[in-house]
Amino acid sequence: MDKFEKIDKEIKGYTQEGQPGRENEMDPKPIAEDDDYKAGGKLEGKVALITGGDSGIGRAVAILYAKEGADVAIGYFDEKQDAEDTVKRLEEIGGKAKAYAFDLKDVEQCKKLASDVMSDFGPINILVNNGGVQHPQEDFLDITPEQIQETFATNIFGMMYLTQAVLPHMSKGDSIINTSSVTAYRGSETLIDYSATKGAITAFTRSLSQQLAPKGIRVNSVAPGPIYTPLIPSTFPAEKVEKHGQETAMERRGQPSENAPAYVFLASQDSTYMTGQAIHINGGDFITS
Ligand SMILES: NC(=O)C1=CN([C@@H]2O[C@H](COP(=O)(O)OP(=O)(O)OC[C@H]3O[C@@H](n4cnc5c(N)ncnc54)[C@H](O)[C@@H]3O)[C@@H](O)[C@H]2O)C=CC1
Ligand SMILES: CC(=O)C(C)=O
Repeated sequence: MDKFEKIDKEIKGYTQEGQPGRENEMDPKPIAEDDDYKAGGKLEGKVALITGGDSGIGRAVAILYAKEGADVAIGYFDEKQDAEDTVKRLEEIGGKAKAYAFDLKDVEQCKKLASDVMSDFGPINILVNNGGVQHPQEDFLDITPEQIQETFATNIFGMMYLTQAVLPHMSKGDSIINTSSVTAYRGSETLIDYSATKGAITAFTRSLSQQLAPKGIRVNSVAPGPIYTPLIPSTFPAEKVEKHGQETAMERRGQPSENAPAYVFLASQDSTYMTGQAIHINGGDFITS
């Protein structure tokens, strides 16, 4: 049994109150870092901004970016302990790191995040739009207008606000990476508004990539399947947390560390002929579009 199969069996049903969830309160903790990964200086001299970088997938990406030589700024909502833990780990790895609390729903806060990061770090070379929320509902008719507003404002409006603030300072060779979801491609009967935002992210990625290709700025996405992060116990009931990912071909959930190398690939010189695309990390779901 490998480490990913082992932790999958160890995770029992539990929940956390309130969203965003807290990684420091998860038991067991997700695998944010894979000691078997061999870094190769792929992001030396780059500055990265990662939203939702305090925990889950974003934290794993931040750690791998630091290992590949980047200076890393993380944006987060209000999970101070997770943000501090992540910055501490990034500083141990080396390079510059700082965390910024902000609200993706607020255009002025997105602009301020971009300008604060640029004054602390210089121009941003890699923007990872990863922060997001989900509010499962069994019945579509129970989704309130307030929920629809919140899910869209956080997951896609904020992504567009922040990209508008960062883009004017980006140059040829820079990269934007958006976190989508398998739910954009196969739907989700209990995450209808969320899946719609993820579909919007896919269309946003494709469309912006076309506009920016002549400038040499690439825009791609990663579409994870079921991954063990604070989002899961903070939004799903305990029995769903326990069984998360069992329906995949691999019959297990994924770990954040299994997503992060794709974000390195999309940010680095290894993917110079790729733009407007999605990388699917979902344990074997067959995605056709
Ligand atoms: N965990 C999973 O199974 C999957 C997750 N995803 C996506 O991955 C991305 C990262 O989520 P996870 O790592 O799973 O969970 P997470 O809970 O670790 O990350 C969510 C992040 O979003 C940030 N955030 C939430 N609301 C915000 C707001 N109003 N302003 C600023 N930041 C805000 C939080 O600070 C948090 O760091 C999300 O976009 C999620 O939709 C996609 C597919 C599957
Ligand atoms: C949260 C999410 O996108 C899944 C696949 O669970």
